[in-house]
Amino acid sequence: MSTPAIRRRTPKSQRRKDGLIQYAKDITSQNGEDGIIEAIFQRIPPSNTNTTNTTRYCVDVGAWDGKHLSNTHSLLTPPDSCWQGVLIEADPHRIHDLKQLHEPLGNLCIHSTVSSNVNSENSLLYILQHRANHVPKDFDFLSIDVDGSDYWLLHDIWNPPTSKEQTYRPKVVCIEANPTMPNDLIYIPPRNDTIRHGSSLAALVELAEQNDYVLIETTIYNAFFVPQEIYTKHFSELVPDTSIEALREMTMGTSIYQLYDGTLKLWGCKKMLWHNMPMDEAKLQVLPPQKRSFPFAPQTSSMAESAFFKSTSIVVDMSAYCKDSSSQQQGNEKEESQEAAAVKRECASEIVRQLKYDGFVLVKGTGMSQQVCQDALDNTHAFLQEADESVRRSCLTKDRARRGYSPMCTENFASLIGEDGPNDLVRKFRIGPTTIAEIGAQTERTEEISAASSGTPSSSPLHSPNVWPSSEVWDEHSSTAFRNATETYYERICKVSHSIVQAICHGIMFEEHQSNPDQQSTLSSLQAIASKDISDHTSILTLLGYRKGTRHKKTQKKRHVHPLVAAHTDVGVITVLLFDGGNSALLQRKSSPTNENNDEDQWTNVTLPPMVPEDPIFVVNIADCLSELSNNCLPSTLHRVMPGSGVSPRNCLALFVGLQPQEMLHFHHDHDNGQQDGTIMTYEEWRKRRIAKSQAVLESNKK
Ligand SMILES: O=C(O)CCC(=O)C(=O)O
Ligand SMILES: [Fe+2]
Repeated sequence: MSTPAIRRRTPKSQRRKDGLIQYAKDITSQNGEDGIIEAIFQRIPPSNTNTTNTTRYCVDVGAWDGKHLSNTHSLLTPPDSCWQGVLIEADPHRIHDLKQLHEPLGNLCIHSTVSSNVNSENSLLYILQHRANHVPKDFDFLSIDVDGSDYWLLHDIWNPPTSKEQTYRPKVVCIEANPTMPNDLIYIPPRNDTIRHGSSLAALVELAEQNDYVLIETTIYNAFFVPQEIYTKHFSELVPDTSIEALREMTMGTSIYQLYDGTLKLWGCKKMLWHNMPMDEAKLQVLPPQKRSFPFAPQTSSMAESAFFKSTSIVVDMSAYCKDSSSQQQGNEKEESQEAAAVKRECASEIVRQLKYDGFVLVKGTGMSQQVCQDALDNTHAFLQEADESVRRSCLTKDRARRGYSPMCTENFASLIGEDGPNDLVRKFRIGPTTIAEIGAQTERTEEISAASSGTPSSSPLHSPNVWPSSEVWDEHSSTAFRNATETYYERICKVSHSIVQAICHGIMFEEHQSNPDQQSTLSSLQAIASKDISDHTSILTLLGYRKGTRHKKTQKKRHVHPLVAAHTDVGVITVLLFDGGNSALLQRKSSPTNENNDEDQWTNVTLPPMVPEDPIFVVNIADCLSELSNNCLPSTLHRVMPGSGVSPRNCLALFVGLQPQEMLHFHHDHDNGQQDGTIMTYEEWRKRRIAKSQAVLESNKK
C-alpha cells in the first residue's frame, strides 16, 4: 500500500442527548433553537403571574429582517403572542423589512449598530436604558448574534461601567459562540467593533459563571444560559450535567496533526466556514516537500552520500527573472503580462521559501551558458592548480582591495565571525569592478558622499584596478585566455546575480505584504535594491583553489579534521557559487535545527552536479547585509569548507554580491519591549562596521 489509509471513527461521546436538545426544532431558527426556546419557556413562568399582565419581553440584537434565521420570530409572530420584542439591527435594508414585519405587531425596531464601546450611545446597555426603557431589568429572553463582539455586549449588560447602574439579568440568554473553537480554548475577542473573531464557548461559560449564570444547552452556533436560581428551580433535573462536554459536540472543529517527516495534516472540518473555500493542506506546510524527512531516522552511509543531491536539493528555476532582465532593458517593463507577473511571483516566492529555511538555495534557468561557466572553471584550474607559483605571484594582492592573488594560508575567515583560528588553506584570486559610475553627475550630493566615506567616492577599496598574471611569466595564450574567461564570467554572473537579488527582494516583500497588508513596509531598502540598475555595484569574483595535502594536519590531534576554510558567514548581499567536481574539498553549511538534525554541531554538505550541465546550476547563499535588511527573515548561514574524500583539486567561482558604496540602507530593529526603530547608513559604512565588529570580538577574545 503506497498511500495511507485515513478513516474517521466515531468516538464515544460524552454529549447528552436527553436534555433540552431533544426538543430541537426549527421554524425560522437555524439549528433547532426554536424548539429549545419553546421548551425552556414552558418551564419558566412569566414574572408577573399574580397580575393579569403576562407579557414576556425579548431583546434580539442582530435581528436581521426579523425572520431569516431568527430565534425570536416564532415567539413574536403568533396572533395571540404574549411576547413583546425589541429588535435591533444595523443594516439599513434589513431594518426596512424588519419594521414592515414587526411594527404592526407592536414590537420596537431600532436601527442601530451595537457597539462594544461601553461608553458609546450605541452600547447595548445605553440602547436598553434609553431607547427601550419599558423593558424590565429581568426581561425574559436576550438573543445576541452580531458576529463579532457578542461577548462584550453580554459582558457589559451584566457589568455596567458604573456601580450605580443596575445590571440587566435576562432569564434566558442565547448567544453565538464560534463553532470552530475547541472546548478547551478560552478565546475572548478584542473589544473592537471592527474585529470579527467571535468568542469560544469556554470563554462565554467562564463569563457566565462569573455572573452566576449556568449553561443549559448548545446548538451548533448558539449557547443558552439561565441564572443560577432559575437553573436550580426549573432545569436541574432535565439538565443535571451542565459541563461543556455534556452539552456540546464539536462538529465544526479542525485539527492539525504532524507526520514524522514534518508533513502537516488537517483533520475534521476542512472548509473555511464563512468563506466557503477549502483549506489547502499544501499552503499550510512549514517544510517544502523536498525537505521532509524524519530527523531521527538511522542514516545509512549510502543514503548520506548519494541521496543528498536528489532528495534535499530542489533547484529553483530563475528564468522568469533572468530572461526578464533582457526584455526590461528594451523598455517592455510596463507591458509585462499578468501571466508573466504571476510566474515571476511564483519564482520569487519559491526562492524565498527555500532561503528562509537554511539560507542556501540552488538555482538554474539563469541564462548563463555552459560554455562560459566551463571556460571560467577550466581557466581557474589552469591558474590556481597547474601554473607555476611564480605565475600567481606575478599578480600578488598588494593593497586593501585585495585584487589579484592571495596564496594559501594568508587569509583567515574565522575572523569574519570574530573567531581565532589558523589561516585558510586555499588559494584565491580576485577581480572586481574597476569603473565607478558618474557619481560626479549628481553634483549636489557629491559633498555629502565624500564626507560619508571620508575621502573621494573612488577611494572605496571596492573600486580598484584589477591585476592580472604577467604574460612575461605565463605564456601569452594562457594569460589572455585566463583573463578573457574570467572577465566574461564576471560580467555575466553579475547580471544574473542582480536578477536573483531582485527575485529575493520581491519574494520577501510579497511575503511581508501578505502577512501584514495594512502595515507600512519595513523593507524600503529591498524595494530600492530591487529597482536599481547595477552599473555601480561592488561585486567581487573570487576564484578559489583547494588541493589535497593540509599543512595543519601535523598540529592536530588524531581524528580532528580541520576545515580548509573556517566557519564563517559572508559579509555582502548574496554569494553565487559555481564549483567543479573536484573532491579534495567540500562545502558545508550549518544544518537547520528543524529538520536535518537537532544536534547543534551538524553540518550539511552543499553539492553541485560534478559536471556543469547545459543549464548550469549555482549555489546561492544569503550574506549578512541582506539578512539584516530582511529583518532577519532570511538567515545568513554559517558555512565552511572541509577536506573532501579524494585527491582531485577543486575549484570554485564565488561571486560576492555587493551594492554600490553610497547606497542608503535602512535597517529596522524590533526591540524586546515591542518598540521599533531603524538606522540609516550607506552600504560602505555598514561594511566597515561589520568588519570592525568582528575584529573587535577578536581583540576582546585575545585579552
Ligand atoms: O569554496 C567554497 O565552496 C566556498 C568558499 C566560501 O564560502 C567563501 O569563500 O566565502
Ligand atoms: Fe563563504
